Amino acid sequence: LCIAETCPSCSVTVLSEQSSPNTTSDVAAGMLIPHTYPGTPIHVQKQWFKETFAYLFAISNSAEASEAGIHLVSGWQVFKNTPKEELPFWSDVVLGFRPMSKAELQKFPQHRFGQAFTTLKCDCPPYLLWLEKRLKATGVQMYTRKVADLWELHSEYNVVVNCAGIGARQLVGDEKLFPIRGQVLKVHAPWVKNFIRDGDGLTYIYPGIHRVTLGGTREKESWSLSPDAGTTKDIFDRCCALEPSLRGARDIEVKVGLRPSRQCVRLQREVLSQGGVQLPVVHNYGHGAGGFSVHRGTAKEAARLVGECIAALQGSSSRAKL
Ligand SMILES: Cc1cc2nc3c(=O)[nH]c(=O)nc-3n(C[C@H](O)[C@H](O)[C@H](O)COP(=O)(O)OP(=O)(O)OC[C@H]3O[C@@H](n4cnc5c(N)ncnc54)[C@H](O)[C@@H]3O)c2cc1C
Ligand SMILES: O=C(O)CCC(=O)C(=O)O
Repeated sequence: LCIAETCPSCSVTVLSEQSSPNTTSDVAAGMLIPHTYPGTPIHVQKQWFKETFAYLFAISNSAEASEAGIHLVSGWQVFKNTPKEELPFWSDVVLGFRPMSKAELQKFPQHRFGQAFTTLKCDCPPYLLWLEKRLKATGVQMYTRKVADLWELHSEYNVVVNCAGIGARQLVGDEKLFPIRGQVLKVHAPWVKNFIRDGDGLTYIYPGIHRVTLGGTREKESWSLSPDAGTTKDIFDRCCALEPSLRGARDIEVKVGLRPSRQCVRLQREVLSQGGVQLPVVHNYGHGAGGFSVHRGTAKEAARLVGECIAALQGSSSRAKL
């Protein structure tokens, strides 16, 4: 969508093996709480987060908000012990970030420190369906197709953008990309209005417009997409310890996704070359546990790189004509 918007003369086609509701993005809670990528400078990650926050904030403040599934949500991140870093790098991007008061902390007798703030949440699938609708309105073609090798695309397209998530491990043989399995529950508990996140990042309660997401797990190198019943009970008990009213939650749905994890997002241009033929590629995958938090910022950079590929192609065709 970002490419179609920034380069209206491009004709864009989306090829995907799976689409909503069968992608990792459909499993996510969709909260804007960044995860740190150790291999990317903090100021770059902060810029990605800021751009994403500003983009979604504008949607949340428009008539589109409910259809797009974007809303502001306030709540608390609580810690059993005071963290080393009391001010995360994103504290001045979210709204109203402040330490919790003693009175607020009384809600969490097991925790000694906490941060209160307001952030944004994307509800999925609605947000993905809204993006799809906008893609179609811009004239983008969408096809269901598994790509086995990027080279199969060279005769049909001038530039290929690789946003394959965990699928990039096989598609481009990236061994630095690995899954971190996450199991979550989506429940009906409309009385839960505030988010609660344990600072260890394992247990969280994220209310959406229709369902509340309860999490979670982080299982490195596990490729299993099957829900585990013992894990479901464990997640539910952990969440009830933070928010006892969840014992009354109904319609528990269990979801599993594989976070496409890497030291850093792979956001770069590459020119593939075979038998004198070149294929410009822009990679944009490896967003790990924070894909929603930085999606617009990384998409903008990917679109800029596509612009560079087009300029290079135009340069080489005019040189060829000379
Ligand atoms: C349990 C859980 C909770 C999460 N919660 C949050 C959260 O609250 N906030 C947050 O910021 N992030 C969260 N995340 C992380 C987030 O979900 C991911 O970072 C994000 O979804 C990755 O998006 P993606 O588009 O790269 O991958 P995907 O959503 O997996 O999309 C990849 C697409 O590429 C297609 N594809 C792959 N290989 C091929 C191929 N060879 N040929 C054709 N198509 C292919 C797939 O079919 C799919 O359509 C969570 C993740 C999990 C698992
Ligand atoms: O970490 C969080 O709190 C948001 C959820 C998430 O990003 C995850 O489970 O990967």
